[in-house]
Amino acid sequence: MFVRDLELQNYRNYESLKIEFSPKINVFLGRNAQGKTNLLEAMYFLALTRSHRTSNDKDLIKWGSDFARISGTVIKDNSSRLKMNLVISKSGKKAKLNNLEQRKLSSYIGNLNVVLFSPEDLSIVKGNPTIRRKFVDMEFGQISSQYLKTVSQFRSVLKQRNFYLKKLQHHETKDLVYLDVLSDQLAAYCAEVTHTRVTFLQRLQVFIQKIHAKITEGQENLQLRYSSFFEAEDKSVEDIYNLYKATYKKNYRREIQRGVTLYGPHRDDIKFLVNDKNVQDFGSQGQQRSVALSLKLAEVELIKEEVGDYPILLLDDVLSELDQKRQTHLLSSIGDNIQTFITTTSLDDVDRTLIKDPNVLTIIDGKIKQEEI
Ligand SMILES: Nc1ncnc2c1ncn2[C@@H]1O[C@H](COP(=O)(O)OP(=O)(O)OP(=O)(O)O)[C@@H](O)[C@H]1O
Repeated sequence: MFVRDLELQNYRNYESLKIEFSPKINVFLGRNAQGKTNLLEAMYFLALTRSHRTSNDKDLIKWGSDFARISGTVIKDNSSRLKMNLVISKSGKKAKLNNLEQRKLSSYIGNLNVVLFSPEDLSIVKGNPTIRRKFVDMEFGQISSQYLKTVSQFRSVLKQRNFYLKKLQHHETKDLVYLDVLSDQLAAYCAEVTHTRVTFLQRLQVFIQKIHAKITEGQENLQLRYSSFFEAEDKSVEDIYNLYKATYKKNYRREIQRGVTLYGPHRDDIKFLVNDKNVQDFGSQGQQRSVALSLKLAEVELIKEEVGDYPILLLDDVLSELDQKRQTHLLSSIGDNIQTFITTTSLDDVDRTLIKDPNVLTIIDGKIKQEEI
């Protein structure tokens, strides 16, 4: 798949923009703070209805404007054409596919698949578990709308249960039967979410192991592990459901005392083991960087396997961050059939032998100039 064109209105520092892209490599070149990342962010947002930089959609609206609009044409299987359109306003966001409004974002997300590489990727490996859970939900969500729906239902029941636990904690109610109802519902969603995460991780594992061995020239064996308060990896949905039901039953007093749900996928984590050691605790910065790179490259392959087409790649300022070996690995992994967008302040950062015939767009203060180079 590739994005043929993009149109922006009042998006960040772009008042009005219409641009066509190459189905291969596109480079956004420009000095700092000109709007290169804003353009990548717009494509990320067009695909996933959220930004990789802010959780506040209103930040994306050009200062002084009431709304922002992003639209783009996505070409799939080299012929079918899909118009994607998003409007962000102070009251929320509206998504359209071929001019048809989508009531649920879960029916919109997944039509354009993206994988973003950015210097912040390291935090997926190094940072706290919330970042890893977010990563997993986002990435698995873009290849399974069912998973996206389940996660959203899970969050809604979790919120209700936490609210009710607080009421019990503050003696505003004594009704434990309703807590049972909520616990049962939550256990069902916990089981679905956990089982899907484990299944996708196992599929990701097949790719990541090979990619990581290649990046590290056979020196490192990388394993992904789903980490929960129980061993989830070989359990069925039903097993997990029963386990959660029993756990909620056993621990309800403690949960009331704390006023919060203490067990569930919202507390789980993913571990990256390099040669059997957790890279978060024992890995060098270089090893952690390689794991982050392997993870992203594995994600590209998982999307290809699941949806039958490569996602588009967004490389935000990463080439200057990667050493020569990792840069070479990344760029040589980009085949001719993967549309790629690269932001950079200088083409000197980029190994030109690995980038064939790039479409270079110079960005100056929210405006674009196409260059012949
Ligand atoms: N809501 C907004 N309205 C108008 N301008 C905005 C808004 N949000 C950000 N900007 C402007 O966008 C510019 C930053 O753009 P961007 O982050 O894309 O820079 P960049 O070209 O990627 O730079 P760098 O190379 O430093 O990463 C800044 O000038 C900032 O003031």
